[in-house]
Parts: sequence; C-alpha cells; structure tokens
Amino acid sequence: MEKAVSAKTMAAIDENSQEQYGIPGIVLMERAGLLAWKILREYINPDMSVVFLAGGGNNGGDALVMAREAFMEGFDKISVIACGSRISPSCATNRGIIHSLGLPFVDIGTEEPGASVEAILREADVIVDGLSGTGLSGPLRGNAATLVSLVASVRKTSREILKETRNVYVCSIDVPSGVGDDVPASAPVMRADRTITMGMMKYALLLPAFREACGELSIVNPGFPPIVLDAAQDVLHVADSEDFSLRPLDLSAYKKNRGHIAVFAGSEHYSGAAGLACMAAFHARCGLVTLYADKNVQPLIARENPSIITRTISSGEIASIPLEAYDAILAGPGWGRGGDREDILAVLLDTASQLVIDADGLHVFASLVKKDSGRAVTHCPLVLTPHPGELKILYDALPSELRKEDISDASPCHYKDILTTMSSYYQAVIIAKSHVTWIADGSRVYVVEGRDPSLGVAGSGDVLAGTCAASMAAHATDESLAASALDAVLVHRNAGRRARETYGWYAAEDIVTVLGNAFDALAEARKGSRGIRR
Ligand SMILES: NC(=O)C1=CN([C@@H]2O[C@H](COP(=O)(O)OP(=O)(O)OC[C@H]3O[C@@H](n4cnc5c(N)ncnc54)[C@H](O)[C@@H]3O)[C@@H](O)[C@H]2O)[C@@H](O)CC1
Ligand SMILES: Nc1ncnc2c1ncn2[C@@H]1O[C@H](COP(=O)(O)OP(=O)(O)O)[C@@H](O)[C@H]1O
Ligand SMILES: [K+]
Repeated sequence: MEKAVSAKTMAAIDENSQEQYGIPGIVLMERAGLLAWKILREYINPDMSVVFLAGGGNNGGDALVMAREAFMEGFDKISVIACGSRISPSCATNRGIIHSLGLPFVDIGTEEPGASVEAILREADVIVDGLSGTGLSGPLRGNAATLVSLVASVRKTSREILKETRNVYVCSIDVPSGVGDDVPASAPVMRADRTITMGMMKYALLLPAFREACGELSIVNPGFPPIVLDAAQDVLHVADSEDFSLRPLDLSAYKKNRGHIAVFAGSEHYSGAAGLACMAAFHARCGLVTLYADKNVQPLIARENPSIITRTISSGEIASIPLEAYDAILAGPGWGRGGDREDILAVLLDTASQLVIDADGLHVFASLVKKDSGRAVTHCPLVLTPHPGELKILYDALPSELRKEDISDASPCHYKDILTTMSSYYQAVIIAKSHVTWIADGSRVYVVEGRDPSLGVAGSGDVLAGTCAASMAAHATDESLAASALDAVLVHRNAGRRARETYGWYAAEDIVTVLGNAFDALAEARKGSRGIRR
C-alpha cells in the first residue's frame, strides 16, 4: 500500500537524506525541478507563455530550476515572479542563476502585486506554482495569498468570461500553495490542474476539502534514498484495488457458508433504502439476507425483493431474535430515528455479532452515546459509515475534552487525529465517506480515492452499507474489521466506475447490477497476485 506522510515527516526525510546520506539540498532541488519539468513538459509546448511563481523557500527554488529548464529548451515566453523576504540558500542560488541568464524576473519581495504582475498573469498559458510547499505554516498570508487569489481571478476570466477561448494550466509543485497540514479546510488555496509532489504522497493532498485543488497527482523522487522513504512513520495508507483482500470462493460454497446477514432498515418513506442495502449484500456475495422491518413496510419490501427473507420487528420482539446466529448485522439505512429505534440498537450493540451502523442508525447511535457515554466503549465489533454530515453528529457526541476544532473545517492533521480519536473512543472502524474516503481503525488510517460524482447519488450509501455487512460476513472473524471495511469501499468504488462506463449517469440500483462483476474482478486479481495459476 502506498503511504502518505505529513510535512513534518517529509522534512525529517529531507534532513535524513542530507545529513545521513550526504545528499546536498541543492542536488535534491535540481532533481526535483528537472523531474517536475519533465512531467509538465508532456502537457505544454514551447510556443506557450509560462509564468513561474517562486516564493522564497525551497518550493520556490524548485520553480526556478523549472524556469531554467524551460529556458534551456527554447521556451521564449517565460516570466518569473518572485516573492518573499526570507530566501533559503538553495533558492537564492537559483535566483542568482536566473538573473545571470537574463530571464524576465520580477521580484515583488513583500510588496503586493501591482498591475504589471497582473498583466503578466493574464497573458499566461501555463502557471507554475512554487509559492509555498511543505514549509508553509498556517494559512497562506501576505502577497503569496494575493497571488493565489489573482491566479483564481485569471482562471475565472479565461474560463468563464471568455468561454474557454484561453485556458490557463496551473501546475503546482509539491502541494498547491496554501495547502498545508495545519491549514483549515476552508482556507483559500491555489487551484491546480496538476500537482507534482516530491518523494511521497502528502496527507494534506488527500483531505477531501483539498483534493480537488490538486488536480491530477504525480509523485517524483528527487533523490531521497528508498530506505529513508520506507522508514517513514505516522503514515496514511493509500489503498487501491490491489489491496482488496477477499479471494474467490471455494467451488463447494453454498448459501449457508456464504454469509448470513441481518438487516434492520427501512421505514414508511424509505423502504427503498432497505431493498438497496439487502440487494447490494447479495451482489457482494452474501448467501442469505434477513430483513427486519416495521409491519407496514415489510410486505412492500418482500413484494419487490423476493430473495430477501423478511420479518417484522418491534422493540418488544428483539430479545427473542437469535442475533448471534448472523455473521454480520446492518442497522440504519432508511430506518427512521424515532419510536423503538434506540431500544433495538441498544440490544444490537450488546450482541457479540459484527455490526455496521449507517445513516439513521448513526443518529440513533449518537443519541445513545450522549445518554450513556459508557455505551461507546462496551460493544461488539463495530463499523460506522458516516457521510460528512453524520460524521459531524458522531463528533459532536464525543465528550467535550476530545473535541477541539470544528470537524467540518478540520486541517489535514486534525482530520486524521479526529478520526483516530473517534475510532478509539467508539471502538469502531469509521468509514468517513466522501469523494476521498478515509477509514480509521484506531491505529491506522486508510484512504481510498473515489473521485467520481456519479457515485454521489441518492442510495449510494445504502449500497455501501449492504456491501460492508456482506464483506464483514465474508471475512474470517480473526481478520481485521478494517480489511472488511476497505474491501467494501473498494468494491463500491469500482462498481461505481463500472456503472459509469455502462450507464453514464445512473441510480443506486444500477450500482447493484454491476457490483457482482466489480467484486469478482477484485477477487480474481487478488488470486492472481498470490501467484496461483489455473
Ligand atoms: N532538499 C530540499 O530542501 C528539498 C525541498 N523540496 C522543496 O522544498 C519545499 C519545502 O521548502 P521550505 O521548507 O523551504 O518551505 P516552502 O518553500 O514550502 O515554504 C516556505 C516559504 O513560505 C513562507 N511561508 C511560510 N508560511 C507562510 C504563510 N503562512 N504565508 C506566507 N508565506 C509563508 C516562508 O517564509 C518561506 O519563504 C518542498 O515543498 C519542496 O517543494 C524539494 O526541492 C525536494 C528537496
Ligand atoms: N464525488 C464522489 N466521488 C466518489 N464517491 C462519492 C462521491 N460523492 C459521494 N460518494 C460516495 O457515495 C456514497 C454516498 O453515501 P451517502 O451520502 O450515505 O448516500 P445515501 O445517504 O443517499 O445513501 C458514499 O460512499 C461516498 O463515499
Ligand atoms: K506549491
């Protein structure tokens, strides 16, 4: 699994490479600039006008190396706009070279950019963003912040007012300037079409709120020894299809050993959510699904979904259900929050069965936790699947001493800490759903890039919830819950991609139709990766 690191860890990698392995900073910078230029060069031509924005730190130094490369390659419409007062030694060396080569160079120092700088930006076809990198502290301030908003206005002018007649391509070096580990999610940042990051992926680039500012992401290694990169601690694990862990089933498998899940879902106006979750479970290879629903809902769901075993349920009857017989239980999709829900969920939380709580179930869970904080640390193997709004509700239910900042505006490091804290406090795996989904299991945090708006459709979360329960039922009990959660998120993500290819835009039931193929493709590839040939 690929790893993502904090800026602090990256700085330690940098220091280690220089101190222990004797690789001078200026050598790393030269390679960083050259490799970034090589990538950018694939997208641009020498007849384009390229503006290099270079702050006073090493991020600016990287941009200056790129400007020099552009010059050497015969780009003749190059401008460098430099800013900052504290200039790092390697950046100063590169500024000196740019001067002696006679490249157009405007140094605004700490002054605000004037009309001439704005005019240069307006003429740009390509903007290389080297204002700030991993050395940023707090939200971007001063003239660097003004330059970021000027670039935003140039992009707006060229894209929206001139109707795409002139496009500006923004390429950020290492991170879009303004993006940083301790920067709140709402801070203004450079919006890039491409970000070329150095050495390793950074946490900050994967924060849902910052991810789209990065555009396409590439990683280059400016020369950090692999042994130093491999030793990085305190990482995020960036998971992809190859990290799916379920294998193809034994050919003798039968409904009774393909997992039996119980689903508590559906209410008068949301019976569809129950159907989606149950059907998703079948398409995620589950053998048997029993739905417990209210009396007025059960016949409706039974009629529309003949494969599901349906039972009616009320809080008085819950004690008589053999809950431990199920391989996993799902509670919450379209369930409603009133009536007997708290009583039922309280019983489910007290069983030894694996439990996934989604949607309305999360509101009910938060309410139970608020009433009885001990409840949060005494239950079964648990997965919680909040979307951003539900995540806030779970966060608000934490004891006040564990709540520090507003979770909706959390900085990357804080987001990671919050998820880890919540996961430890609730003793649950948390799947924080979004276009970039973070999964926390108390000690590790995994990230899955989804980034496909077609999957953000009504009922998509219900499909994930059913898939997750099926995945929990399929995993051996000694395997980690995080592996079940990860598998579910990957199947759901890949099913969304298939549905997009098949249908273009689609409804949640269409995800279900391709879920089985997505599942098989992942499981088959997993078989291949273990070197088994048939
Ligand atoms: N050996 C190295 O040093 C290498 C560094 N690399 C580059 O160097 C970068 C890190 O360089 P630095 O540590 O010098 O720092 P940066 O260049 O990322 O940023 C520091 C600069 O930003 C200013 N700054 C900090 N916080 C600010 C704020 N809130 N508002 C406005 N300005 C602010 C500082 O005064 C300084 O000029 C990486 O992102 C990467 O691009 C790469 O070249 C790889 C090798
Ligand atoms: N832009 C996007 N790219 C990829 N996945 C997305 C995007 N937007 C939402 N999703 C995914 O879609 C699902 C939506 O879940 P949720 O909001 O609970 O939907 P619902 O409540 O309608 O069932 C989540 O799994 C989320 O990760
Ligand atoms: K940058």
